Amino acid sequence: MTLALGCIADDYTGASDLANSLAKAGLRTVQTIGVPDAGLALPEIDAIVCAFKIRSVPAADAVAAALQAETWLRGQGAGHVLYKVCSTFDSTDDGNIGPVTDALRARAGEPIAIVNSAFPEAGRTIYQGHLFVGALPLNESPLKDHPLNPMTDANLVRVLARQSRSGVGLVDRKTIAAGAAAVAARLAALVQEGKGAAIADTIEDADLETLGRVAMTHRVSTGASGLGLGIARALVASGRVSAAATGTAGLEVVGGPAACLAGSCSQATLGQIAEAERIMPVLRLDAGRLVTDGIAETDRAIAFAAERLGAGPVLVASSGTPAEVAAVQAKFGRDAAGHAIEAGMARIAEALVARGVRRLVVAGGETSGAVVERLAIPAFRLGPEIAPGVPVLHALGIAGGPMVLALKSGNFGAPTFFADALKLMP
Ligand SMILES: Nc1ncnc2c1ncn2[C@@H]1O[C@H](COP(=O)(O)OP(=O)(O)O)[C@@H](O)[C@H]1O
Ligand SMILES: O=C(O)[C@@H](O)C(=O)COP(=O)(O)O
Repeated sequence: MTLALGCIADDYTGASDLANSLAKAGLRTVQTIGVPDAGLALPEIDAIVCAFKIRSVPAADAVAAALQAETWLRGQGAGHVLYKVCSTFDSTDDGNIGPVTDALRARAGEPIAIVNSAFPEAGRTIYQGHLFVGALPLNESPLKDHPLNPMTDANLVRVLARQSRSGVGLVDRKTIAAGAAAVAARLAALVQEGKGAAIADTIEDADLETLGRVAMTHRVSTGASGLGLGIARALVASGRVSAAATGTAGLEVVGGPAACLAGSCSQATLGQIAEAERIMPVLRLDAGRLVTDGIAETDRAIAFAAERLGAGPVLVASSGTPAEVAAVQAKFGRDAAGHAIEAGMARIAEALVARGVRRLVVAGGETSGAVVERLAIPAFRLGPEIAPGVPVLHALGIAGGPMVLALKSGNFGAPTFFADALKLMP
């Protein structure tokens, strides 16, 4: 196997979002959980996305995981390594986008890395270095209330500089509109100024195609699935990947009981849970009790689901409004609350799978990470797209017959997301 592109994703929903964009662009893509065991049989592919749960861990741990993956990906032939971060740049001033980008760039011996989290299809654009979520600057968007990484500054040059050892510059829209040569010249000028990272503006996919062409002349870059799309299109245009390839599988029937779990507290997910209440039984967990008495609260959820699974899908949600999240965090601490709730959701998932669930929808990046780790699924191949950034995933390398999952980024999907997903997971 010789890879055209190796990717390291900082969370699991982000990984499936990127894998979806690469597959749609024609790259035969597999998503693995971490670096796969040597024994895992992989089909002939153009791109691998190694998924990690390193968005909100200490920076040194994120760097170590990313460097281990980089070594493995280069060993598989990857000439370019993309570090996949969130399109809303979820991170804190302690990391991890800056430290990991610095480390990958140093390892690759590159003077500068493009950093671009735009994803126009999902409403994430960047202008003069400022990230917009739809019509709102990042700091006015619902991301200001994220439970783990509240984003309070829309200026990505500033945000990245606070968490990097490298100086950070800007490649503005005018330069990008002037084409790949102009971008390359701007990067060279930034290197002369002592910068090691460049936030790149992006308004539309054409900007990403230009950035993708330039990124391919470097060994490393950092971005969301929009930059992945730009790189994938550049690979196809250059003939390094056959455009005839089809990246995704069609609809496959798995059958059996289906369940949904939501740990995301994003505005989008809260709306999707409310909508799901119209079509399936929904249990709202007591988040505080998940922290203080996790076994009892998760047993309650397991019993609730077990009684109803025979009649149709069910949804179990820990999700709360910003005020509810703030109350739980004030009582137990942000990280302790997050970890305990994630562990509870993972325990519920494990119990439901033991009761025959082979179709599972999970909302929330950290939540999905906890669930997939507990289920010990080593890899996924891509199925149809449910919503921009959210594909159906077919588990690879597990016992017990076929299983499909959807791992939804908190912010993605229409209000009818849970029904939309289950329709494509028959
Ligand atoms: N009611 C709640 N109160 C506090 N934290 C919560 C609650 N429900 C879930 N969480 C935590 O909030 C975090 C949500 O993150 P994540 O799953 O990545 O969602 P998103 O995709 O929206 O970022 C997780 O750590 C989760 O355990
Ligand atoms: O790039 C994105 O927005 C997503 O792929 C992503 O990373 C989402 O993260 P969560 O919202 O934490 O699921």
